[in-house]
Amino acid sequence: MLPNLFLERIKKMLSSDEYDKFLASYEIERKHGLRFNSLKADYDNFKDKNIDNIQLTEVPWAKNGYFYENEDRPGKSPYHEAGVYYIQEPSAMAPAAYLDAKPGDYVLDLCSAPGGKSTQIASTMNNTGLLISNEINTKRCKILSENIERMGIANAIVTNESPEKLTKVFPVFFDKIMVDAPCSGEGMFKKNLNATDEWSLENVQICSERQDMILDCAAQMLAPGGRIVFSTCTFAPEENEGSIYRFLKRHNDFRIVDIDKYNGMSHGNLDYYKTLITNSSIISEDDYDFYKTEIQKTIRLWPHLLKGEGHFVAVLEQTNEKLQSKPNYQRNNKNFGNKNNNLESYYNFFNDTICKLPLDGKLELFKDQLYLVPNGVPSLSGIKLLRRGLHLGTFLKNRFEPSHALALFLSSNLVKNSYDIDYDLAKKFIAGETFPCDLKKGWYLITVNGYSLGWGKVAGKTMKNHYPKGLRKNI
Ligand SMILES: C[S@@+](CC[C@H](N)C(=O)[O-])C[C@H]1O[C@@H](n2cnc3c(N)ncnc32)[C@H](O)[C@@H]1O
Repeated sequence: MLPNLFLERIKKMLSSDEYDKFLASYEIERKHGLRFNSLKADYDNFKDKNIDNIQLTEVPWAKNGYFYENEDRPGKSPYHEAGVYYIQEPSAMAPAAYLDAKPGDYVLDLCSAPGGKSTQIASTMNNTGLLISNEINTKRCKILSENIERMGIANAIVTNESPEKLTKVFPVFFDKIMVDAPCSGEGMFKKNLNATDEWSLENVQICSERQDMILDCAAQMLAPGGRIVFSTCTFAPEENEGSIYRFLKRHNDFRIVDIDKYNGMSHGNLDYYKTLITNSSIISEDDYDFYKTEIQKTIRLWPHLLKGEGHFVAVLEQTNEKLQSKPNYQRNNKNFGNKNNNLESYYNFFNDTICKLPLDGKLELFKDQLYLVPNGVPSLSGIKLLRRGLHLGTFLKNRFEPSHALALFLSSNLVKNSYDIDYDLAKKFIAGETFPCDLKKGWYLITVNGYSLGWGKVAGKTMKNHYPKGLRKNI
């Protein structure tokens, strides 16, 4: 049951005809989507390997985004475990598309678990530049880190911090910042009816205040001329047009970018906020006149107007020219972590197994774990880190054990030995099975129809399974 107060508020925002269509959208099955991970695959490359015959149609607003049908189960496929695609609600694909991250950019995803936006951002950076994917909630941060690994992302550092703490480390630093803010989640009601139990007007208010704080932190970390994309999956104007209105009032060195809208998208509306805020004095007539047209540059994705569950997106651009000439503005190239020590067993593994690693970065050892850390990272001492770039592997007693993350980053053209298995054998591999094979001993990159899936090691006449025990499952 949708909360009455929620429905009353929507009624005040929409015409009666639109309100009826909005209500009717709850009677229709929710829309499902997946996004190909362009670090590994795209539709053209996938279509001949579509063993489960998933029905795919393009999502207009997101490159590599596709709708799939309700009866399809792309999450239960070896391709999912190989990071060929990420399952993502279609309207949630819009914000990162508008962030428009480019190779070489420095990007922060401030509220990033479970990783839909981060993995989308990374896919356009081509493993160059730097992506900091941050999540405040430790449990969710672990899921984020696993998704970064699954998608074969090498240029991401995963942090588990509050936005305030990050501002101390990254002042005036990022070209682009994604703020996919914690919100009252009204767009999730269809997916998860329990979310309606947590909904209240007080929570809308709490979320909007938290968004003010998070946006202020983002502003402090943005480099001159940089871009912030703010998004929510709620309809509450206090958390959408309201958050942007209040932000612009506090930061007159920002403007809203007038972005192209796709068919079915509508513009944000300051009237929604003006109508629903309890204290009408919050917006003066002068402010209303000034900001009304500006706020129309934001975007609303309504579930009754397009194939998606609902989102809000605003693209903000920093316009402070004085900041541009700030003399001490720089990105520090200093290393963090311990100095490298004996890497011999890593180099032995590398020479035996890998042809090339087409990545920039520095080898850094943290206890017995070896990472390739992207360049340009300032000192991160005191910051909680779950992933420090590409995890290469672990030093054991007399040998180096390559990581699952390295396997998922690599492809068969980058390694000396790979072993391609079919879809059914891949399911068994993911469940932890070994299989017979008559090959020379050593590490093999296991691929499923060409997509890297994990490590196998030949010993005797068996391909030993090095798929991580914690990820093994029956699919
Ligand atoms: C909408 S979700 C992010 C979804 C994610 N961007 C994606 O695409 O998969 C918002 C996230 O913000 C986190 N969060 C909650 N409170 C926060 C705070 N005070 N500062 C930053 N993030 C917070 C939540 O734990 C949640 O994971």
